[in-house]
Amino acid sequence: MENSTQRAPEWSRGMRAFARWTLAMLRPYWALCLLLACGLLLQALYAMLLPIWLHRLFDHGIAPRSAHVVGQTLALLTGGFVVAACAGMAVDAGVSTLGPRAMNDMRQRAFDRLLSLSFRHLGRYKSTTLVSRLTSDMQTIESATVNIIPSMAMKLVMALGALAAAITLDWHMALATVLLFGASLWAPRRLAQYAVLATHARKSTESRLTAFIKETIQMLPVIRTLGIGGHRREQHRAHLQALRASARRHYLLGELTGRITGFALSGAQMAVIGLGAVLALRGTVSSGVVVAYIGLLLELGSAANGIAGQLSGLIQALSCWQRIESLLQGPVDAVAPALPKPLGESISRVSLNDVSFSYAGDRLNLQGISLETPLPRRIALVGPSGSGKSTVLNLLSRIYDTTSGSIAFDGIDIRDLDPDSLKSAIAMVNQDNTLFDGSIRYNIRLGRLDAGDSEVEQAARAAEIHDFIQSLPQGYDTEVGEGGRLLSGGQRQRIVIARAILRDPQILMLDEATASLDAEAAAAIGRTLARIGATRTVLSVTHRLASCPAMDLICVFRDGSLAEIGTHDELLRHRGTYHGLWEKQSQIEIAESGRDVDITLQGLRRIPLFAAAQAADLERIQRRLRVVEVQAGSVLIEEGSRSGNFYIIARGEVESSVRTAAGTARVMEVLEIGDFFGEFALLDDVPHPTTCRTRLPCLLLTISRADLQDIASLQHSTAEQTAMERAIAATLDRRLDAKLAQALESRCHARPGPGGPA
Ligand SMILES: Nc1ncnc2c1ncn2[C@@H]1O[C@H](COP(=O)(O)OP(=O)(O)OP(=O)(O)O)[C@@H](O)[C@H]1O
Repeated sequence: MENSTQRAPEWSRGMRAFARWTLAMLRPYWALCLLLACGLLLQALYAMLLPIWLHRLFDHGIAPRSAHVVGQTLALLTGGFVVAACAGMAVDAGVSTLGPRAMNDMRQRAFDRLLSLSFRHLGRYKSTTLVSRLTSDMQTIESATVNIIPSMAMKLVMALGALAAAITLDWHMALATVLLFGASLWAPRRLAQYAVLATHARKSTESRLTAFIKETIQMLPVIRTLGIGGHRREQHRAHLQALRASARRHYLLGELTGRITGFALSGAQMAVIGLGAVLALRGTVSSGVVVAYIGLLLELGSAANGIAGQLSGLIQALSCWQRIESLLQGPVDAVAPALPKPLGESISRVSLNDVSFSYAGDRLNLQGISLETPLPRRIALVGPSGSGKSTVLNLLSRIYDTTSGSIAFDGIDIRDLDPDSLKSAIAMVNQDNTLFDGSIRYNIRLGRLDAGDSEVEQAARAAEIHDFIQSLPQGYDTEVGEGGRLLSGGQRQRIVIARAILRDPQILMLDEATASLDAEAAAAIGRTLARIGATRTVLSVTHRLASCPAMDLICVFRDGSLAEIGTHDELLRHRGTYHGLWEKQSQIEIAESGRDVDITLQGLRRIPLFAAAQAADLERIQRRLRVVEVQAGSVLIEEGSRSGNFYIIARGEVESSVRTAAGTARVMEVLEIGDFFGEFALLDDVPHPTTCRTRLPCLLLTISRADLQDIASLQHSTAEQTAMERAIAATLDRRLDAKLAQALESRCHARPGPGGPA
């Protein structure tokens, strides 16, 4: 209740703003609006004259039996009806021309704005919400502009006309009409407010259901792989229940409001007719006046009912408009400067001066990054997941602006640069190789819209995809399907690379460009990218350090800061984060084919579990390790399971998560190249504490529990098992929260080995 009363003034303020917006939207079409207003006025005039003519027909024509007056009045009635009908049709034609035109202006403005809105602002909305703002919300406003507003305006003018006629017929009855009709419309106003709130609630429930269905369609392969169809079905049922409840309330309150208003208006009509009858009996008014009044009351009743009935539609349009406005009024990132400076033909220097950045404004995702380097150079950005590498690329390409500090190319702040010249100097290839719906040619040409067909083909040749395209029956005109689903991941990525090559960028940004591909495609595309990058500045975000020794500069990020910077040799000498990562990864070698993987004995010894193993046993482990390739999203170990393999990551990422009390998964750690998991395979009767799921396509070295337990120095005598549990606990201590590791520690203490508990 409080809610609805608080909202009332908001509505009236909003309604005034909506009216101002509607007028502004109609301004370019003022001539058409003028014609519409004339049409409406003619209809209102007819509504006003009708009862007066009826009164004349009865009192001055039929009663005194004057054929002349009857004939004249009937002619007036017919003529008036024809004029009003023609005006009505003209209004309909005008509105159906004006509404869609004005709405298309609004749609275009909204779309233009969407293209430049800040990602930070857009990130607050779900994609389904954004789509519904620009489609179904627009549709609601269009239907209000085409149907509701003109019809309400007409009803209002006709009601005012009828009221004016009422006053000229008899002021007593006119006063009674105003009071009673006013009261009838005022009485159910609270109910109407609830009805409107129920409409809002229903819309929200509907948009949640739409988002859920869209997510289900997108995630269908994952849902089937995980076998969680039943779970999703239950969630869908819950959404439907919520929808049923909100729809019931919406219909009930809407119908009730209409019905109560209808009853009240009918009562008011009866009361005024009753008053007219009494006045006629007393001789105060003629029977002609009463007859005229009956027509007039029917007119007024239908107008008032119509206005009341359409009010909820208008308020719904208002709420849609407010939602669209709050989306479009958001900030714009990378605003073009007033006097943009062009970027030189060859950029010779880039500098980041104490750059900090926050996506959401609550915490800094990058802080105090300072760096200056001549170009062209090949620069690697490395560091753990979430350390800020991609964010640096986002800032350099001005997808976002820095929160503080500045970035400059050749000493010019990128905020002062011409955004177009900056964009054309940069091309980005990242993991996402989703294509636009259209032909292969169209997708490549998006790199430079004025490129000719031969340039498109040249770029495809450089991206090593030309032969494949030529082998297709439709060649470059082959449609790629929604998102490019008719092509493989590797083919899509090569098209994205061809698009980047077509730009001939001074700076090529590679953000884990091959991470989402299978091992073989990744290796082949990696070679193509190395060739393309050899002649220009390359900024490459990578988790695999194998390419780093060939780089001119390596920037190591940690927790949003630039932790180390230097060449491969310098960083190894420094023995810091990079050295640690290199130590972890350099023991694992992926063959050029991308499929075969080797790990050195030293690499195995690095794993705490095997630290104490004898050399011969390490060799046996090495021999028994198998290479497996796993797609993104595969569950390798389920929380609570008591079996499973031991894995070492050669490529890709694996997340380790635990189920929370609420049933959701909490990610404990992201495991990267050189990391390992599945240690619990070695322990008896200990359920695995986490679920391990691949985040990216992975290449893994794996050994089974049976194979591991078969190996002499890992065989579990009580003492050895205890030692192993300690080693595992030490690893877990690093990975999981203290609680879990403590539980394991207490197991070790409870089982005394020969040396007693440590
Ligand atoms: N669009 C976004 N909105 C909010 N936070 C974000 C967004 N993108 C990244 N972040 C956060 O910013 C931080 C840095 O992310 P960034 O993607 O730059 O890391 P990264 O080092 O490239 O990681 P990865 O190697 O996993 O790609 C992370 O904490 C991440 O959660």
